[in-house]
Amino acid sequence: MNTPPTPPSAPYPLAIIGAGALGLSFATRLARTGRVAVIARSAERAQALLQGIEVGGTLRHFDVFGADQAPQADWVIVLVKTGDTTEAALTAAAMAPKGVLSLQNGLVEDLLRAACPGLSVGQGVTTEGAYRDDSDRVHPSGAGETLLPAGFEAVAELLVGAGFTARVVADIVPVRLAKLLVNAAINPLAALFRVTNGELLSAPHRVLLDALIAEAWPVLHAHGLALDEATAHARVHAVASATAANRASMLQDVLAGRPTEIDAITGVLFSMADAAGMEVPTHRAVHTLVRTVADARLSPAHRRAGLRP
Ligand SMILES: NC(=O)C1=CN([C@@H]2O[C@H](COP(=O)(O)OP(=O)(O)OC[C@H]3O[C@@H](n4cnc5c(N)ncnc54)[C@H](OP(=O)(O)O)[C@@H]3O)[C@@H](O)[C@H]2O)C=CC1
Ligand SMILES: CC(C)(CO)C(=O)C(=O)O
Repeated sequence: MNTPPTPPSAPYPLAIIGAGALGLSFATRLARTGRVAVIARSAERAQALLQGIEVGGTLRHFDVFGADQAPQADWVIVLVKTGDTTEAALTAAAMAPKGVLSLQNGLVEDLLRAACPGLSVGQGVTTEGAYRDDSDRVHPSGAGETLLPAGFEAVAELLVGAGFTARVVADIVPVRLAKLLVNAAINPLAALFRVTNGELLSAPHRVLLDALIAEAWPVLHAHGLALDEATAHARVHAVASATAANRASMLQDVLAGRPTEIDAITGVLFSMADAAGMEVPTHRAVHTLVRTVADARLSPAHRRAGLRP
């Protein structure tokens, strides 16, 4: 049995909270150029990961810790599913970092801020991809681009040093809203119809895809989305086309009986619509449907944990 790493006296330059698909893909690449701590949900999970886990077809070993034993780190990247954000952010705050960066989907910055008072927090966007299979193997599924908010230049430097395409953008808000639009349009429909992203571009799904984009656009535009309506449609179609063979993450979550990220995506859109005095009835219907479908498939473990889909 491998023994847990002894927390070093000097903080780790970087830690990743979330030993899942994206967290371990990032950690694998980052570990080639520097020390990275990986924080798993529990000591038991950390112990299991110390035996090694296959990432991209190769058995990898990480400096992995349970959340209760998390070491100090200069910078922390949060890569848990959105329903676990607050717990992960509390762990991050205890690591005494210079800053906490989320690269999750949905909008979670308010949750991070609430859990990390006085710390520099921010949410960026990544189009890196990865998935976990039924045997707990991680498959990186395509390199993308990672955009970070101002204040996280040091993290961008570490990412670039490890071979990522990454940069800080002056205004991250429109970038996050464009990603939210994509996820609010594609993910719930893929989960409901159980189709690949590409299939959403054809009948009978296309009409609903376009209805979700048309409803979300004025809300997101009122909050700072920089795309005009035609470009917003084109953006979502382009992502569906570029990821045509993919099963969207919400579909994967439903099929695996895991909680979905519907509240951090469509649920956040509701708050934004309310604030702007706008209606999003199709999104409300889709939200109810995803909740119902996901609830019915929730695994016993997640049901016991009291997590909501
Ligand atoms: N995968 C992808 O291609 C992309 C994912 N994203 C976003 O990145 C985020 C992570 O996604 P992904 O990696 O796919 O998700 P996964 O479900 O594969 O991984 C999340 C990991 O976080 C762990 N976790 C949960 N709570 C905690 C906690 N409190 N402390 C430490 N670890 C915890 C989970 O543990 P356990 O297994 O025990 O639940 C799991 O291993 C999501 O918001 C997703 O939308 C964004 C772009 C692309
Ligand atoms: C871009 C897209 C839709 C790719 O599948 C995604 O972000 C997801 O599945 O969560």
